[in-house]
Parts: sequence; C-alpha cells; structure tokens
Amino acid sequence: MCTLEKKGDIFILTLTGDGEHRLNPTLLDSIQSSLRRVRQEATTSSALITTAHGKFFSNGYDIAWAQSSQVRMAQMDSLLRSVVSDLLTLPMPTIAAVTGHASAAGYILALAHDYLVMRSDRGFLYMSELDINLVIPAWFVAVVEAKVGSPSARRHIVMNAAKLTAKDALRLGVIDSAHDTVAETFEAAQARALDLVKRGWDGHVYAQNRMRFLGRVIRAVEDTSERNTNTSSRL
Ligand SMILES: CCCCCCCCCCCCC/C=C/C(=O)SCCNC(=O)CCNC(=O)[C@H](O)C(C)(C)COP(=O)(O)OP(=O)(O)OC[C@H]1O[C@@H](n2cnc3c(N)ncnc32)[C@H](O)[C@@H]1OP(=O)(O)O
Repeated sequence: MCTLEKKGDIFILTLTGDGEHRLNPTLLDSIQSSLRRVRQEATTSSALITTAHGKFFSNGYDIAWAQSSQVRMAQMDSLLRSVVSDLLTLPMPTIAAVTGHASAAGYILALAHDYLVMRSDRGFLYMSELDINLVIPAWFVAVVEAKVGSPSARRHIVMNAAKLTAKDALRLGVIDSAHDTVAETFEAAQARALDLVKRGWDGHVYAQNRMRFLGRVIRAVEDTSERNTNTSSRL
C-alpha cells in the first residue's frame, strides 16, 4: 500500500512495507487515489516526492497475481498508464527518491517523475523484460526515450536488460544524483523539492508546460490502441 503526507508545500507519497511493492491493481489504485488527493490539495507552488520502504522501490508488475492472464496483465497495464499520466500532468514538480530496486514497470514509475535521486549502496534500475521473456510495451519505450537522451544508454537499458546501479545511472544521464544512503537520498529529494517550491511557479502553468515538453510521451501513454502480444512465439 502507500501513504501520503504533507510537509509544508511538499507531498510525500511512500510505498510502504518491506515487500517488493509489486504494481498490482491494489497498489496502483492506492497510488492513484493518493495522486488524486495531491491534485486536490495542491497549493500554488507545491512539489511531490515519491519514495518507498525497504530494498525495493518497485519490482514491477505483480506477474504472480497475473498468473499469465492477459486480461490481468492488461488491467495492470491500464492502471499504470493512468498513474503515469497523472504524474505527467500533475500541477507540480515531481521527484522520485529511488531507495531500492526499480524493475520494468517499477522503473517506468520512477522515470515518470521529473527528477530521480537514487541510493547508491543498494538498488538497481533494471528493465528486465528480455531476462523474463516478455515484450516491452511501446509506451514503456516512449517513456525511456523521453527520459534518457543517449541512444546507446537506451539500448543498454532496454536491449541489454542492464542492472544499473545509481552510479551507472548517473553516468548514463538516467538520474539526477546518487547518494550513499537511504537517508541522504531522501534528504536530497527534499532539498530539490524545496528549491523547486521556492521558485513560486503556478502549478497549472508548470503542468501545461510539462504537457507541451512531454506531449509525445503523454500521447503514447494514453494511446491504448497498442496490441501487446506478450508471447514471443507470435514474433
Ligand atoms: C487484450 C490486450 C492485451 C494487452 C495486454 C497488455 C499487457 C502488457 C504487459 C506488459 C508486460 C511487459 C512489461 C513488464 C513489466 C513488468 O513489470 S514485469 C515484472 C518485472 N519484474 C522483474 O522482472 C523482477 C526483477 N527483479 C529481480 O530480478 C531482483 O529482484 C533484483 C532486482 C535483481 C534484485 O535482486 P535481489 O536478490 O532480490 O536483491 P539484492 O539481494 O538486493 O541484490 C542482489 C545482489 O546485488 C547486489 N546489489 C544490489 N544493489 C547493488 C548496488 N547498488 N551496487 C552493487 N551491488 C548491488 C546485492 O548486494 C546482492 O549481491 P549479493 O549479496 O552478492 O548476492
């Protein structure tokens, strides 16, 4: 599950508990209702930090729950699309404090934030589809393309299923800063959030500008026409 607290103008959304924070409908619904509250309670200049307890930020879709049911996979895909769309249209800057592993859909959840700060002593950013014999959704690729500038870095992430440490991710331009501990990672997220709030931007203007800046990926996230044939035998 997740909790939402507010410290001054900063909202803190935390994926709670020591588990893998697998993105099943229960957790995705909980995240989405928290984001709805953030949108309702936002003041002119706010910021959101998303973080997690334990050694995982999110280990991706709950494929055990899906039990290879395409309908259930489609349900998680649809819910994650609306969470990512909510993040990309939120009227405030967003920061992911990646305090543990973020795999596949969990990686996309982190990348859906404007800024990523990450713990360097533990935790990978890991687009694992190749290793688990799944086809990456086109909209996931659109998010990676929008957030990672270098073609070789994108190839390493997607076509090499690289397990990036924070230091690797910083070098490849995937994250904004790397920190030795969970505490320092969260402090860095708070400091960045305060700096952004201090700019005093109107959140709705911020959201409009982000929708211009990331228009292509927002359209990809919201385009559910993509057929995701997730059985390699069909290739
Ligand atoms: C009808 C229409 C149809 C439409 C249908 C639409 C459907 C769409 C479906 C789309 C599906 C495709 C997209 C898929 C999305 C998904 O999310 S699927 C699920 C993805 N999840 C995964 O694949 C899980 C991946 N996770 C793992 O493999 C592991 O959990 C891990 C991340 C590798 C972590 O391993 P773990 O053992 O659990 O953790 P640790 O013990 O912490 O680490 C292992 C070792 O690594 C060392 N280490 C950790 N961090 C670091 C670091 N930063 N630096 C250096 N070393 C590190 C750690 O010390 C461990 O080392 P040892 O102790 O020596 O073992």
